[in-house]
Amino acid sequence: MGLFLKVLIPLLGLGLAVYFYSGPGNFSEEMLRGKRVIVTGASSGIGEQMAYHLARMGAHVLLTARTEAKLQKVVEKCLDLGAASARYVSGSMESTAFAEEVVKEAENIWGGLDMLILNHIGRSFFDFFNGDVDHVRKLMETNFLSYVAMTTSALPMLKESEGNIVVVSSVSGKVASPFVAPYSATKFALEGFFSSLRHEFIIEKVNVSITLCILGYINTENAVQMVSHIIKEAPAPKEECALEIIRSGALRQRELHYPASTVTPTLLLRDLAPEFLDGLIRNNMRVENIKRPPPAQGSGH
Ligand SMILES: NC(=O)C1=CN([C@@H]2O[C@H](COP(=O)(O)OP(=O)(O)OC[C@H]3O[C@@H](n4cnc5c(N)ncnc54)[C@H](OP(=O)(O)O)[C@@H]3O)[C@@H](O)[C@H]2O)C=CC1
Ligand SMILES: CC(C)CCC[C@@H](C)[C@H]1CC[C@H]2[C@@H]3C(=O)C=C4C[C@@H](O)CC[C@]4(C)[C@H]3CC[C@]12C
Repeated sequence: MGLFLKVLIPLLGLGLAVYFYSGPGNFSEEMLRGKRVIVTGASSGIGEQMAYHLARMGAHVLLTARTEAKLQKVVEKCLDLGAASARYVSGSMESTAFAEEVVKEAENIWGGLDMLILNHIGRSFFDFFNGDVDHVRKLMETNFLSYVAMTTSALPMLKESEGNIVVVSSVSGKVASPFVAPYSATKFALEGFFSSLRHEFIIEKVNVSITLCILGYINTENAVQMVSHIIKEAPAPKEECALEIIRSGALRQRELHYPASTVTPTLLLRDLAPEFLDGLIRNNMRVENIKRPPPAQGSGH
């Protein structure tokens, strides 16, 4: 098992990485100059890093998240880095009305849109599922429905510009792991919806690309804080991850696997040897570090 993880998986990954990275045409940062881009979940983590890359490339950025103070700082830094323009709208993606409002704002300020980067996620937990159905519904609204709502509102503008939709998903949207049941469900939903939409775009000759980004463990503050005591694997860097997402969107790739060396082999094993993969996933975790609630006292049963 150890040898498999350390040698075979990276080797297989390397070969497949070459295949997946050689998308149509070459990427140049010039491709983003003057482009009008919405980035959701841009106040921290990967979204914040994407905003900085886009700014450096000379794009117009419209950033969104809930925390206004953080967005203000990110916008300031984007202007320093050379963004063609940088603004924010703050609010919660729990409501599809807010999701639509963000797209309206892009229409008002730019009169069009080139790239829609859907990246935000609502707060969840890394633990046994506790039966909280309302949490699952809320997370579905934040992580999935708002993506659908923004795509729907932005589609007329994206058709006009022959632009890009970039959906940030996860290995957890392709393969299940323990302790992320609600989160995983929202990410699986994204794949179903956006892959169906991609077919329809082809049938109707709509020239808008859809890129699904399948990310492994990334070193954002929130992720590291939540899982570093449980996941044995080292996280990949958020800066490089953010650049790869922008690149894959601009190149109109169908999927991004990042880091490819672990994500691509994981996805291959999913269909070839699912039980073996499940074992590897559980082996990659220090399950004993999940805090179980103490058994209920004096309930009388
Ligand atoms: N980090 C990782 O290991 C992995 C991450 N991913 C994916 O990458 C993407 C980014 O993750 P990461 O950078 O780690 O996440 P972060 O937790 O760092 O950032 C999440 C962003 O979403 C915003 N947000 C949170 N709740 C809401 C809400 N209700 N409405 C609107 N915005 C909200 C946050 O800002 P605010 O709180 O101000 O609203 C923040 O800007 C996600 O789609 C995630 O699923 C995939 C695989 C692994
Ligand atoms: C065999 C391995 C290569 C594959 C297993 C990879 C697993 C363990 C990786 C793949 C995707 C990862 C999660 C993710 O997508 C996003 C988040 C949100 C963040 O706020 C908290 C951390 C969390 C739950 C990550 C936890 C670790 C996950 C499950």
